[in-house]
Amino acid sequence: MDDALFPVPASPVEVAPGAVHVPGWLDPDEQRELVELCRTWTRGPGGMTRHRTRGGTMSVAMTSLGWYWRPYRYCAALPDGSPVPPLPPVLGRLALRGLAAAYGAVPDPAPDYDVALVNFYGPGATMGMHQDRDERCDAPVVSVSLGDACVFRFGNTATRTRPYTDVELRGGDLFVFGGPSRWAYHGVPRTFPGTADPRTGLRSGRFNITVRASGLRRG
Ligand SMILES: O=C(O)CCC(=O)C(=O)O
Ligand SMILES: [Fe+2]
Repeated sequence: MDDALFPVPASPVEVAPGAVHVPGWLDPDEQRELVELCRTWTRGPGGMTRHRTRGGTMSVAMTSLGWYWRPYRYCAALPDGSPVPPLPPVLGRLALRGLAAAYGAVPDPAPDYDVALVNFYGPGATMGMHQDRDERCDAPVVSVSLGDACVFRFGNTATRTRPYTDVELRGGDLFVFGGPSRWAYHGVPRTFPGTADPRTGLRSGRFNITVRASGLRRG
């Protein structure tokens, strides 16, 4: 069935306690706007970097917003020494909307989302199992996917191996992990090149935006 003619309302699926997948969260227009913003951000002062980590050079190219992430900490300055501009407000709003969609409500007080990592996956790019643990705050991580579909592997807080659940994330999907799942291992073992919806302006590749609360204070 053509889902452009019969839009399926997004309904949340709990993958693990506190980890919620909302398929089809953003419509193609919103996805296109975010794709354009991602392109602008990746051309910005922080650029796009394939960081060198303990596991080798990442196949994913990354831009950070709000704080500059490099393995394994957040920095208030870019590599050239200039201060990192604050998180674009559109991403703070997106994150709170994501919490409402995933959990049915925004906690009070709302988390102070101040950092986002924008990842680009070209053909063959993957991300190994890891925890998002450079934050000093247990606010949920809000993840939005654009472009090609992928396998998102969502595991447990104790090991980078089983038990885990493989979820297919497509462009426009939301995934939020907080509460008991906030420190769970997760990764992207593969993407499906050529599956992006051309209406979103991304013909190949996958962007993923994760919005986080660093729990850090600026200078
Ligand atoms: O690309 C994804 O869906 C996950 C990205 C991720 O885990 C991260 O940026 O820490
Ligand atoms: Fe992560």
